[in-house]
Amino acid sequence: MPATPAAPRPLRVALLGCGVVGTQVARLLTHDAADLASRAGAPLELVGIAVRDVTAPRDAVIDRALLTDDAESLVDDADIVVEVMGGIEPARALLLRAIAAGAAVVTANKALLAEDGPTLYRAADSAGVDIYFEAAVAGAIPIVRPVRESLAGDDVRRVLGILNGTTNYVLDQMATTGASLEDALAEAQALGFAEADPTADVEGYDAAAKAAILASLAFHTRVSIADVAREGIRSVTAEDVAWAARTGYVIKLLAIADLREDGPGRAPSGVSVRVHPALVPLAHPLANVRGSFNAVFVEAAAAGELMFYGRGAGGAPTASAVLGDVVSAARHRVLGGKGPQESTYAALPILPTGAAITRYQVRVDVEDRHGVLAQVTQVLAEHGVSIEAVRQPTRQEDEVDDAEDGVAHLVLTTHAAPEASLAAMVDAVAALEPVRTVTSVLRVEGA
Ligand SMILES: NC(=O)c1ccc[n+]([C@@H]2O[C@H](COP(=O)([O-])OP(=O)(O)OC[C@H]3O[C@@H](n4cnc5c(N)ncnc54)[C@H](O)[C@@H]3O)[C@@H](O)[C@H]2O)c1
Ligand SMILES: N[C@@H](CCO)C(=O)O
Ligand code: NA
Repeated sequence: MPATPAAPRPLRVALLGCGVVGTQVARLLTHDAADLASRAGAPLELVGIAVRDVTAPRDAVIDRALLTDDAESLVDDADIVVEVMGGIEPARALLLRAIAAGAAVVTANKALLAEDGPTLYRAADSAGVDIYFEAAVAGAIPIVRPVRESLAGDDVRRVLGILNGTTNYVLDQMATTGASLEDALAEAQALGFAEADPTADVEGYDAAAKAAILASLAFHTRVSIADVAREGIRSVTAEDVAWAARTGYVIKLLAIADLREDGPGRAPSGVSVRVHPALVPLAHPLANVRGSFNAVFVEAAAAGELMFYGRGAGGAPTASAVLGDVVSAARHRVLGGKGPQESTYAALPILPTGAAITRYQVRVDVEDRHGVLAQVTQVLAEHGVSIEAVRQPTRQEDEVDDAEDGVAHLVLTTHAAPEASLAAMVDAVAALEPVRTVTSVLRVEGA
């Protein structure tokens, strides 16, 4: 009779951090233990949870006997280390320590990866262990794995996404309920979407970190957060939101990463990566991404357009992505094999902000007299910018906007041009004698 194979030894999982995400990771690891063991090929045993304060109140799902404030000892004796503490240090030092000790690591920490991912990738490579980070970009949405693995045989040309749940929630609330930015942000914080310091969300740092990670994977080029041109949503006003709706758009904080291709059949000359508020046409699928949801559009040479949609923030959705990575790393421990390594062979230059191709919608207050529009359009022509539409508000819209007598509003929407030409054009329009104020400049994307 053949011998019964020995039961695989349990894999020791250490959890670093027990906040919004960590609590849900602990819950899923323990709640679904039998199913996870079958999928991973070995039981996954949560052996400890590193926290700052072991006496602090915790959700009832947390087994307090697992809490420790000695993260280093925990890391030294684990097969898989899950980092959901956030921040640069001590997260980086603990992950490097785990890797050096031979553990596979799973992290949701986009800020760390976008600042210093290559240090971790190199360390994992030399130690021959897995580093996984699906939760770091767009929470529950599988996007890291599809870009890194499913599209490894294709050429990604462009990634366009809503990558921050907090700002999408805030902009959606401003557009649909008329809430102020501050009130909507407080709600997003209460719902667990926001970063520990919500400035990272509002000022676009969080989306920029995710954009850097995605661009690195998509274009086989190292892109760090410092390479990303970034603007947050702080300057978006209720009037901008209202005008977007009147002109057939909705304002979204977009992350855009694309290749500059200087002609058919020519090698790409660089990569442009940026995060900023943008007007998205109401008919575009990204316009319908509501609340804290995220979505990522990917354009690839052979695949064409792909869209990924789901919950980009929140404890349980993010924990789902973490658990998927834990199971992948566990399978490698049981069966052998290793996850993908960093791929940077293309090493494309990062293009300056001014080289990005975009469109502008500009709102200007001008003297209400004959010939002003001709002067404005002349300036656009001088900067090589062509106009797609000029709109002058109706009397009713002017009343809503409380227009002064003798002042006319103009809303100019341009065709695509390099950012540098568009910015120079706006400065020249602002300098015209009959122009009182440039009230708003927003980029138009996805049209
Ligand atoms: N909340 C989300 O929706 C979400 C989604 C995707 C990724 N993330 C990322 O996941 C990570 C965790 O996010 P979160 O929302 O759970 O944050 P959180 O602030 O709720 O939790 C982090 C926890 O780690 C603990 N911690 C911090 N430093 C520590 C240390 N030195 N030792 C022990 N514990 C420490 C904190 O006390 C806190 O309880 C971050 O990197 C974040 O960017 C969060
Ligand atoms: N603060 C982030 C969490 C998910 O990474 C967001 O709002 O999208
Ligand atoms: Na993800």
